Amino acid sequence: MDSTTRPLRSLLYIPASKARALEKARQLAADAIIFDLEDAVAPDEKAAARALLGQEINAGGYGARMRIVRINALSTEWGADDAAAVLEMGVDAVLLPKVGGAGDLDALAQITGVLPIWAMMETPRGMLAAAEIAAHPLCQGMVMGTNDLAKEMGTRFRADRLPLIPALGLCVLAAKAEDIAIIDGVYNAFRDAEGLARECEQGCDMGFDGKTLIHPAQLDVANAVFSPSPEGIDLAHRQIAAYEDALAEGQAVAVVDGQIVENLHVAIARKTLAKMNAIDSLGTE
Ligand SMILES: CC(C)(COP(=O)(O)OP(=O)(O)OC[C@H]1O[C@@H](n2cnc3c(N)ncnc32)[C@H](O)[C@@H]1OP(=O)(O)O)[C@@H](O)C(=O)NCCC(=O)NCCSC(=O)C[C@H](O)C(=O)O
Ligand SMILES: [Mg+2]
Repeated sequence: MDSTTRPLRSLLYIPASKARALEKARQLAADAIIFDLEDAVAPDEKAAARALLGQEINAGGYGARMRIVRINALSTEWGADDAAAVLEMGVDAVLLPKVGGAGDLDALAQITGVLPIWAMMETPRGMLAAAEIAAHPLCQGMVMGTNDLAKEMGTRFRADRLPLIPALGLCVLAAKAEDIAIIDGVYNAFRDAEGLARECEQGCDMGFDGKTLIHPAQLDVANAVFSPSPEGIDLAHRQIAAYEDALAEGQAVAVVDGQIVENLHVAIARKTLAKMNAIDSLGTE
């Protein structure tokens, strides 16, 4: 999964039990939807939510948005039935919560076959197994579960997420080593746009492809922060042009804005432009 071909700036969780939200999502500017059967659905509602979700996905209308279903863990009474149902829904991927190792993905694949799997990274054991989880042949992406992780680690809340930084960085490394998607956790205070923007900037700086969200009001912020900026696009064009001029003169190094530009910088610049094209083409599908 590559952000130059499929933007993953905003992944909106939708409780599968909420008919109004499932309907509304067909019009929202989310790059992906995570239809949630796990924590957002009360135990007594699980079976009804699973049935409703099947009907809604079957009805279609979600356009180019990637469709991912988060099931309950296979250790719960609902997990196996969720997995079997997802296989019939024709979605893009299944998201497995509380993954502790590659064996959990093997167990899911016994039910879901070759359907791509995304892994919730939200337990200490999962952190220590991040490399083997990312390397699983069916693993297409990882999603940070920062609420569960903070709970399991016994961290105190800090706006700068200092206690979680090693785990966030570890998962970014594991995902990048396998060239799979890596998505940051949710920002709980869904009416605090400034706080969300700060956390999106931090995630973007760290290498995350996008952020998971819990409310439509968070979409614009995440989409803006995880899109290339106009300045970044302008710089990319100028770096490519300067480097091509340098090559024509037999040089392998150009200078733009007082900084060197080598082939790796040009590769980054081309990636920035490709990502922008992919975002632009979302609107035309
Ligand atoms: C947080 C909410 C409970 C707030 O709901 P509500 O009070 O109804 O919000 P609003 O009245 O402001 O809603 C306005 C309209 O937007 C629609 N809506 C709300 N949320 C969503 C959504 N997620 N997707 C689509 N549409 C949504 C409402 O229906 C209103 O529509 P309209 O009637 O037309 O005005 C609620 O936002 C919510 O339930 N959010 C999702 C919570 C969730 O999914 N939680 C689980 C995922 S996070 C997680 O599990 C963490 C992770 O595992 C970890 O460990 O960190
Ligand atoms: Mg969780």
